[in-house]
Amino acid sequence: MYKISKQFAFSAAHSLDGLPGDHPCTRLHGHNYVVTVHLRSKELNDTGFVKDYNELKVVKQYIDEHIDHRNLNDIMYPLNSSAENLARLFFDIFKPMLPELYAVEVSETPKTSAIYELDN
Ligand SMILES: Nc1nc2c(c(=O)[nH]1)N=C([C@H](O)[C@H](O)COP(=O)(O)OP(=O)(O)OP(=O)(O)O)CN2
Ligand SMILES: [Zn+2]
Repeated sequence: MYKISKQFAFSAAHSLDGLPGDHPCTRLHGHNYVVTVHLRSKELNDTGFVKDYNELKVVKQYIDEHIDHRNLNDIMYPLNSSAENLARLFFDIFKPMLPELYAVEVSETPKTSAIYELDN
């Protein structure tokens, strides 16, 4: 199996529901998010690629148009704007455009990340 990945960055605001009232993440705050899309294929194309990184610009276009510099709570309601839910949301959005997609990772900070990936 061959695997590739590419990272995309955006900035957004959010607050989290369902946490204790004194939890800092209940307050509106922002992150410089990094999204990593992971693709795989058993075979390479004639160029020796799983997929041309350039073709992943659909991810950048979507993020720039719909996600960057927005409040994620507005976009994700009624889901909580956790990194886990965001990774699943991105997976469901990008999978039809990128059939080789098998995982999406979302980092809110350099120290944290959440991954949604296929079972197999
Ligand atoms: N499993 C999850 N836990 C948390 C999420 C999440 O999406 N999934 N999100 C948050 C907050 O949005 C935010 O990311 C705060 O994270 P945390 O690492 O606790 O914040 P700090 O950078 O302030 O932590 P340091 O310990 O100072 O590094 C919370 N949890
Ligand atoms: Zn946060």
